[in-house]
Amino acid sequence: MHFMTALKAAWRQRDSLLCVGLDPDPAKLPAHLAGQPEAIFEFCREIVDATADLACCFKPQIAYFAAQRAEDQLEALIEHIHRRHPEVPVILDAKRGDIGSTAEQYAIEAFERYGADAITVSPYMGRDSVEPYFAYPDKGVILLCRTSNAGGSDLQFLDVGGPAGQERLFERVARLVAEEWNTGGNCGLVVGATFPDEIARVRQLTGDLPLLVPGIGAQGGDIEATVKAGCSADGSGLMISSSRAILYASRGEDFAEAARRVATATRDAINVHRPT
Ligand SMILES: O=C(O)c1cc(=O)[nH]c(=O)n1[C@@H]1O[C@H](COP(=O)(O)O)[C@@H](O)[C@H]1O
Repeated sequence: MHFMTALKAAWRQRDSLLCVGLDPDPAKLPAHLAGQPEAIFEFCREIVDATADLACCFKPQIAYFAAQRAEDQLEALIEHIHRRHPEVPVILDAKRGDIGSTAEQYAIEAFERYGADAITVSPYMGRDSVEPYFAYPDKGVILLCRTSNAGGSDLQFLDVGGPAGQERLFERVARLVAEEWNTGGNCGLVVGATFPDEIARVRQLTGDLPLLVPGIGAQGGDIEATVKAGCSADGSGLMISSSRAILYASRGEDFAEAARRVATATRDAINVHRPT
């Protein structure tokens, strides 16, 4: 199934714009799991099973697995999500960006090795660096636009000129992706919840393009401002991502129930502000 079809179905069926981020930090795992051979998989599996009915997508961050030589556990986790929760698409957060021949290998890694439904990609090496991902017509390609970190402004706020004589780099990215790169209808953009004004600007520039919005929870982004700035006309259009606030709600044996409580509260706090 096309990533966008699956995402739209998940938005609707689950009545949720919440993306559950899977960033398993070994220093923060519950004590009873620490040191076990498959601890990363077991931790993430319990989180996934406890939150799947609340989430429009899952977003595992590849560095947390690769740093621990746990790529096999990432493969098993994505396989588990597809088997047990086939209606919830998986975005592999890898933020890749390289010349076309290397990007081909990254695309094979994301879509064939891991079986992800979508990947996060940096747009800054240009169209030919993104094309290998577009060769997979059913897969989503989510491009960095206005990231959640303060240093994102160093480059993303630079004035690059443009049709009106003034345009910031993230605006150019938004326009380029919406108007030129999204011919297959499989693009999305990353815009941080920490910058609601820019979410509104990106929404204005891109119609109903799906936006992946990290930065609520641990990074302090405002849910109400995010939803009001970013929802598309039909009240969806957002994958509002939270990782640490959900994953580490409890470090005890009740971590999955605690994660479910926070995920439920977050989904509900988002829904309160969606246009009806
Ligand atoms: O692409 C992302 O998901 C992402 C983009 C961005 O601008 N900022 C950002 O924090 N992220 C990711 O979101 C996750 C952090 O989420 P929290 O733990 O909820 O703050 C990490 O996996 C980051 O890599």
